[in-house]
Amino acid sequence: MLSEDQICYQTYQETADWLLSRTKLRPKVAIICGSGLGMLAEALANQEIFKYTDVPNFPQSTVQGHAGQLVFGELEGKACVCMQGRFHKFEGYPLIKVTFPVRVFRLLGVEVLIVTNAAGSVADGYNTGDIMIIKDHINLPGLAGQHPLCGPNDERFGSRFPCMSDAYDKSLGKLALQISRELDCSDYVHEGVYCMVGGPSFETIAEACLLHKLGVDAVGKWLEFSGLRDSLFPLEQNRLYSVEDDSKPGIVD
Ligand SMILES: O=P(O)(O)O[C@@H]1C[C@H](O)[C@@H](CO)O1
Ligand SMILES: Nc1nc2[nH]cnc2c(=O)[nH]1
Repeated sequence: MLSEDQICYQTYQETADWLLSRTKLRPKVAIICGSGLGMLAEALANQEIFKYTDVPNFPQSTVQGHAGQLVFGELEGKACVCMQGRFHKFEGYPLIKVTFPVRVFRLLGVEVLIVTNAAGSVADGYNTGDIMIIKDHINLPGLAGQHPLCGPNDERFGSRFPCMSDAYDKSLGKLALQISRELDCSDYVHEGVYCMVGGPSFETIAEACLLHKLGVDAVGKWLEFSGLRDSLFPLEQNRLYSVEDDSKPGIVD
């Protein structure tokens, strides 16, 4: 297994080339399936499955219930790739390995990344089993320097200082809400702010109260793409938003 400082552009490329040489599918959409959501991949037609143990340089799933495989296939005729099982810092992986698949997806040609995971709610009015569409996040370890982009920056994956003020695609969020209404399940679907933590312990009551006061709606483990926004969607310009009124962000730079 490669050590953290051996991972470079060629490592991601080697993994992407290995996959591209074994499937004719060229997915534009990737879905990362979190705990309890591995069955999302079962919706894919014409499946081609690659176990993480066979994919060069890929980390291995150690968490119960995470199958540990990449499932390529078609959803409504569109090529798609699903990760059945994601990686967590609490498993002992450095963040560069937790986020490894996102850069491989980029080199496969993926343009849309959907990340799903299990989380706990600290918001009023949420119930067990509800779905929250993330509109923004607080990367608590990231604010303290636990960040996958620490270290030398490779501009081929994005800028040194990526803008995160529009990290989540608003049109996809709207579409998901609209579909939940059409399916008559909008009572169980919310839009909110996610806070990522390292784990593995869940938060104390005091920590949950703190997160609630900070405007957090749900809390869970690290999301792979956080900070790697540019890796998937290179930005043409850097924008910074005023955070005084989050409903109407104003460009300040
Ligand atoms: O959905 P994810 O992968 O974040 O699930 C994590 C790992 C554990 O199965 C569960 C409890 O923390 O959440
Ligand atoms: N409360 C809570 N529930 C979770 N489910 C998955 N991760 C978490 C977490 O960090 N906190």
